[in-house]
Amino acid sequence: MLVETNQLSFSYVEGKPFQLPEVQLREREQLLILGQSGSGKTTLLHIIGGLLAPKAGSVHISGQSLYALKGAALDKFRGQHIGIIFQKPHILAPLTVMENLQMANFFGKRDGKRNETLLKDLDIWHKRDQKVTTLSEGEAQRVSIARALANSPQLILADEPTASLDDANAARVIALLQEQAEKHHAALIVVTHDQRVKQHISTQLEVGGTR
Ligand SMILES: Nc1ncnc2c1ncn2[C@@H]1O[C@H](COP(=O)(O)OP(=O)(O)OP(=O)(O)O)[C@@H](O)[C@H]1O
Repeated sequence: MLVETNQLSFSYVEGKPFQLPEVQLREREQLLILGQSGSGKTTLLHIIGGLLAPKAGSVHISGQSLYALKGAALDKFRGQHIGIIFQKPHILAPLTVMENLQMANFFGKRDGKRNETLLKDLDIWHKRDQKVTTLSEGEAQRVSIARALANSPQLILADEPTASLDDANAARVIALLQEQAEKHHAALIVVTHDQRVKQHISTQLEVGGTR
């Protein structure tokens, strides 16, 4: 099993604790996590991604208990095994497109030999020396995807990747994520409230049980 969670719960300091559903994912599988706004989708994705320690429960990635790792060891594990596409792009504005990928390579201690192919596949190779502030929203999002894939992760996590896109671009971005995951033998988890994504990823999990 690539991802295995067990009895996860979380509480923000001010809020009530909430339980999160079990996630089990094999190598190369794709999973869609659905749920209304505020149901805990981003929280669950951040816990699986090693960014937010749960209050109780565990996450195993390829048999490694994620939160048994601390500090630099957790950062390195995350950098090497997990690629995250955030809801709000976290690309670094003062850097160029290529430098954003090299930064990911640096933190994951990887050589970046895939960077050129990735930028070509995502049709932003010609923008590699431009600062990300000069890019369109769609281009910046493709940089986020390229950066998430730059260290050949086994697991790709995408948070609301289609939220601000029209139908044609939403379909394109989902297809791109699926293609890249398949090409690089990675598993993919997409979190969304966007019903349009349902038709593309057949294995689905509901957070919050409100629907
Ligand atoms: N930093 C925080 N401090 C306090 N409460 C928070 C914080 N972040 C999220 N919450 C609360 O925790 C709950 C789950 O939030 P989360 O962001 O995981 O939901 P979501 O399903 O991803 O929502 P959306 O689709 O709107 O992004 C919500 O009730 C939210 O208000």
